[in-house]
Amino acid sequence: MATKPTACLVLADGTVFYGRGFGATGEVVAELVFNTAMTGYQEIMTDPSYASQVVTFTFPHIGNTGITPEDDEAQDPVASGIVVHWDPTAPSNWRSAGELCDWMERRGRIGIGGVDTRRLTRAIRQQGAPHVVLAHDPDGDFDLEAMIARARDWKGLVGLDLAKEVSCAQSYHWDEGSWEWGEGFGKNLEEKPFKVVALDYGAKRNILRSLVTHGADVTVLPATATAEEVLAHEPEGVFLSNGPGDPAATGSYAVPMIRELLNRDLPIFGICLGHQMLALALGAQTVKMSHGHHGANHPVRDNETGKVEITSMNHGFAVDSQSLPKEVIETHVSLFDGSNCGIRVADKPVFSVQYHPEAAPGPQDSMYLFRRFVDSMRKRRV
Ligand SMILES: NC(=O)CC[C@H](N)C(=O)O
Repeated sequence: MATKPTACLVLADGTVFYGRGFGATGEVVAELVFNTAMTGYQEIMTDPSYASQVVTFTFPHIGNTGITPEDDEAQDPVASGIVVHWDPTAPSNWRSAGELCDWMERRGRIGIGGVDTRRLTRAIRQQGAPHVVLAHDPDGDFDLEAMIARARDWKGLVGLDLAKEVSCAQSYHWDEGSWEWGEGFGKNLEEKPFKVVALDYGAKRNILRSLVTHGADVTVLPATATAEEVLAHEPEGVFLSNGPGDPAATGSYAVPMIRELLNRDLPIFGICLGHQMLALALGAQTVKMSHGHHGANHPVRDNETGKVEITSMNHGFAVDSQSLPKEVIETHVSLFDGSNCGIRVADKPVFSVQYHPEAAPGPQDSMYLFRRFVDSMRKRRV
C-alpha cells in the first residue's frame, strides 16, 4: 500500500491486516465472521443479530447500490464494523438515497477497505471465528500490542446475553405491511387478522412485515416480557424472533417464559435465536459453531418433503440435533454440514427454523413457513 494505512484489523493470534478506513473513526472489539451474500449489505449491517460482530464480505463490490432507508432491518446498523476488499465506490442505483461511507460515519460504524478478504476468510474457516480489534484512525496511529491484548482479553460471544440489549424498551403495535396486498390476495378478506405477539430479541423488520403480509396483527413485546404479559394480549399465536448473542445466556428469562407458553395450546413459530431458545425450552442444547453460517445461498433440506430450499443464514450457534428430546422432530438440515436447521413438536403447532425465511434469497422457497404459522392459528380459531 503506497499511502499510510488508516485502518487496521488485529486478530487475537497477532495477525494484522492493514487497509483504508471509512465510516466512523475509533476502535471496536468483536467476533469476526464472513458473509458470502452478494447483495444485502445494508440488511446485514442493520440485522440486530450481528451485534458484537465485525462482518467480512467475501463479495468485493460493497457499497455500490448505496443506502436505502426502506432496507433497514433496524433503526441503526448493529454490526460493529465491516471488512471489504475494494473501497466502497459511489452508488449507482435508482433506489439509493445515500452513500455507505457517510451512513456509517453518521451511525458510528467502522469500515476497512483494501483487505485481502479471501485470505482473511480462509483464516476464519481454518481457525474458527476469531476475536478481533478493528480500528480506524485518519493519522494511522495504531498501538498494535494494546490491540492484540484487547482482542485476547475479550471474552467473546459464548455466555453473552445481547438479546436484552437490542430489544425494544416497550411494547408496540407493528403497522407496516399489508395483509390485503400479500398472501391476503384471493383469501377471505372477511377473516380477521390473527393476533400475534412477537417477542423482540432483536427482530428484523422484514420478519414483522412478513407476518403481517401473511395475515397477522402483530404486537411486539420486549425480550424480558413474562408469559403472563404475553398471554394478557390474548394472542392466537406467538412469534420468537432472531437476535444476537448466546441463546443459552437467555436462560434466566426467555427460555423459562417459552417453557411456560408451551403448556398452553398456542401456535409458536421461531426464527434463528427464537429457534434456538425454543429448542432449549424443549430440553435440547445449543453449541457454538466454529465459524457459523452467514450468507444467502445456504441449501437446506426439508426432511419431511425432501425439498431443498435456498436460504439466508446468520448464526454462530446451533441446536445440537443429538440432544433433541423424543417428541421433537428434526424437520430441516443444512446441506453444507448437516447441522440442525429446523424442528417441530409432534402433534403441536410449535415449530422453528434456524434460517431466515423473510430474507427470501430463494426467493419464495421458505414462505410456506409463514403460511404454516397462520394456518395453525386459523385451525385453532375454527
Ligand atoms: N440470526 C440469529 O438470530 C442469530 C442467533 C444467534 N445469536 C447465533 O449467532 O446463532
